[in-house]
Amino acid sequence: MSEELLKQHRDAIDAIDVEILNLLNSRANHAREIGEIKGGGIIYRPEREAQVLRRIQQLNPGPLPNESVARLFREVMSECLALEKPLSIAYLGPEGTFTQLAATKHFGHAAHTVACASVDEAFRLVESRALDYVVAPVENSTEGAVGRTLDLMVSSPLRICGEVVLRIHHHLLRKQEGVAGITRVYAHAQALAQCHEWLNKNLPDSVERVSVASNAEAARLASEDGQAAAIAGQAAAERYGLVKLAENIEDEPNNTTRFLVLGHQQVGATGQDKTSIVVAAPNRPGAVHQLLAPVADNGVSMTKFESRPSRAGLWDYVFFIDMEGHHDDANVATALAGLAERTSFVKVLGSYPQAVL
Ligand SMILES: C=C(O[C@@H]1C=C(C(=O)O)C=C[C@H]1O)C(=O)O
Repeated sequence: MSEELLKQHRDAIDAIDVEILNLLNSRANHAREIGEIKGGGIIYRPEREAQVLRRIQQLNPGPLPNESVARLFREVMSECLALEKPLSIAYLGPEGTFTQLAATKHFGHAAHTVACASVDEAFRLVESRALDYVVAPVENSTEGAVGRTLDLMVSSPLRICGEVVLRIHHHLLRKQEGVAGITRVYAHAQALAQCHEWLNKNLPDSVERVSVASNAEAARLASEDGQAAAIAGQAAAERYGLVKLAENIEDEPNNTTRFLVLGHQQVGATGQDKTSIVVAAPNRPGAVHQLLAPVADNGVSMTKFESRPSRAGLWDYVFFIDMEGHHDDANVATALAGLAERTSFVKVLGSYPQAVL
C-alpha cells in the first residue's frame, strides 16, 4: 500500500467534502427561500420531488448506481424540506413496522413518523390535520389487497399523493437462541399468510399461530414472552432486541408491498403518473365490461383492478382501478368523463407520481 497515494486521495476527498458541504447548504438556503414564497401554504410537493429524483438518475454519470444517488438525494430533499417545515407522518405502529419503513423510504429521515394504534386512527389524525400525511399498505404481491385501507379511502376526504413500493423480508424472531420450547408464534395475518408454507414445513403443528395488529406488535409481544416467536422484519427485530432464528422466510422470493401516501392536496402531473379511482357498477351482466369501455377506448393502461363488497347491499361491489397517467392528461380526463356517464358513483382517489425509489 502506498501511503503517499492514500494521502493524496484522502486530501482530495477532504477538499470535495468542503465543496459538497457548501453546496448542500446553498441548496438548503434556496429551499428555505422557497418555503417563504409558499407562505405557510403546502410545503411538500411530490411532483417536484419525483422530478428531482428522476433527473438526478438521468444525469448520473456513475460509478454510483442510480438507486444510490436517488437514495442520497431523497435524504438531501428531506433535510431541505424540514428547514421549510418538518412533516409529521401517521403510520400503523408500534415502531418498527414495514409501514414506518415505507414512510421513511418515501419522506426521508427528517420527517417525523408517528405510530398509530390502527390504520383508522392514522387516517383520522390526518383528516383532522393533527398530522400532515398518512402512509398505509394497500396491496401485497403474495396476499393481495389490504381491505381496510381500500374501505377507508371510499369515504375519506384525503387524496392519494404518492406510492411506495417495498420488498418485504420476514424473519422468525425470538428473545433467545433456538426453537426449543416455542408454543406460539405471533404475526400480522398478512405475514402468517406470506410465510404459510415455511411455517408448515419448519414448525410443529402444535405451535399456535396468533394473528396480531402489526408485525412490530408481534415482535413486542415475543420480547416479553420466552415461549413465543414472532414473524417480523429487520427493523422490528432491532427495535425489540430479538434474535433471528431464520431469515427471509417469506414463501415468495419477490414478496413486495405497495403503500399509498395520502394528504389534503392534489398533485400536479409529472409525465409518469398513476390515477386511482373507485367506481360502483350495477349488478347485471356485462356492467363492468361496459363501464370500462372508455378506459380501453382512450388507450389508458389499467395497472390494477380490485373488487370489494360495497357494504351497501348483499353482493354489491365497488371496483378499485389504477391507471397510468394523470387526471389532467387528455386521454385520462376523457376516460374519466366516460366512466362518470356510465355509473352513479365514481370517485377519483388521486393522481400521483409513480414510485421512483
Ligand atoms: C424546495 C421545495 O420544497 C420541497 C423540497 C424540495 C427539494 O428539496 O428539492 C422539493 C419539493 C418540496 O417537497 C420546492 O417546492 O421546490
